[in-house]
Amino acid sequence: MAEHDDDDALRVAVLGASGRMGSEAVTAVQQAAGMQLVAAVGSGDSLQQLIETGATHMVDLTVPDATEENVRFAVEHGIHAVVGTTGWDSERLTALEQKLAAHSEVGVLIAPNFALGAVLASAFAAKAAQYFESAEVIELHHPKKVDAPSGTAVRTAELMAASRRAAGVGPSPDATQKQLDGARGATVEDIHVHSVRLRGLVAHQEVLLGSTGEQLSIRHDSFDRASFMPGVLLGLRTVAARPGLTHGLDGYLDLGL
Ligand SMILES: NC(=O)C1=CN([C@@H]2O[C@H](COP(=O)(O)OP(=O)(O)OC[C@H]3O[C@@H](n4cnc5c(N)ncnc54)[C@H](O)[C@@H]3O)[C@@H](O)[C@H]2O)C=CC1
Ligand SMILES: O=C(O)C1=N[C@H](C(=O)O)C[C@H](O)C1
Repeated sequence: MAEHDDDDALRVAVLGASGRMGSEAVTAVQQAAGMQLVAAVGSGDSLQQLIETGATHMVDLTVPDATEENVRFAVEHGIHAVVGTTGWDSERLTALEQKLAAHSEVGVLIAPNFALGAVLASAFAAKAAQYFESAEVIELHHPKKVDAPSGTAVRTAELMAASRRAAGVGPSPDATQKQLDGARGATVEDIHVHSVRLRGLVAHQEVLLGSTGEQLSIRHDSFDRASFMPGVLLGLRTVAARPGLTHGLDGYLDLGL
């Protein structure tokens, strides 16, 4: 699997290696300086491969049903984990933190989005949300996506809600009394989140903020999965130096917001 041996290189296993993101990550790791791809793990493959190949790091780009078990395995075997898979709700995050407490040398990054622009857009939206009466999120993705809303939209809405709560801002005004089920989208802590699935799209999000007489839109577009790879590599290069759980790639960036 490894094209060359380098004693100091990170030994990386990619889980979900045949998927849309996993296959990009395989190539990115193979081309990255200071990294060796030691395992490309697909559905049905044994996680023992990680042990047998001496993986020091893993990237999880699988499915929400598999990711928790994959990360638990990594942590128990001292393997640092960079996780892009969705489905990490607060219950799963709490259980992971408890698991990590017994493996204090291991780092795990749960990153709802690896694209720098998306991370910035979420941070800007969180900052801005406290200054507007109304706040809603629209996420737009390719039609093969299995979860809705996107992990990024959930995280963005959570950050916006926290910022509004801290500033004492109430729920967005809304006089709706009668609606078709779903017409106002899902709600994440009082923030309405709308999901579009459209052939031709990759991953897009628009945060709408409104007050009387004005609107601020904060939009990010990933037109290609290549946009996620610098974040995956940054995660791999940083995770061992950040033991414990980091939620969001912004935890590895100095955004100063
Ligand atoms: N954090 C980020 O920046 C991004 C995250 N994602 C998320 O990454 C995940 C994967 O997305 P895609 O690549 O589009 O999906 P995909 O469906 O193309 O790929 C998932 C792959 O995982 C495999 N798989 C399922 N269970 C497995 C297991 N137990 N072990 C190993 N492989 C397993 C599947 O066979 C499939 O090949 C999704 O949760 C998606 O939301 C996607 C894009 C960016
Ligand atoms: O499934 C995808 O494609 C994506 N998933 C992540 C999410 O749910 O937020 C990240 C990005 O939006 C692409």
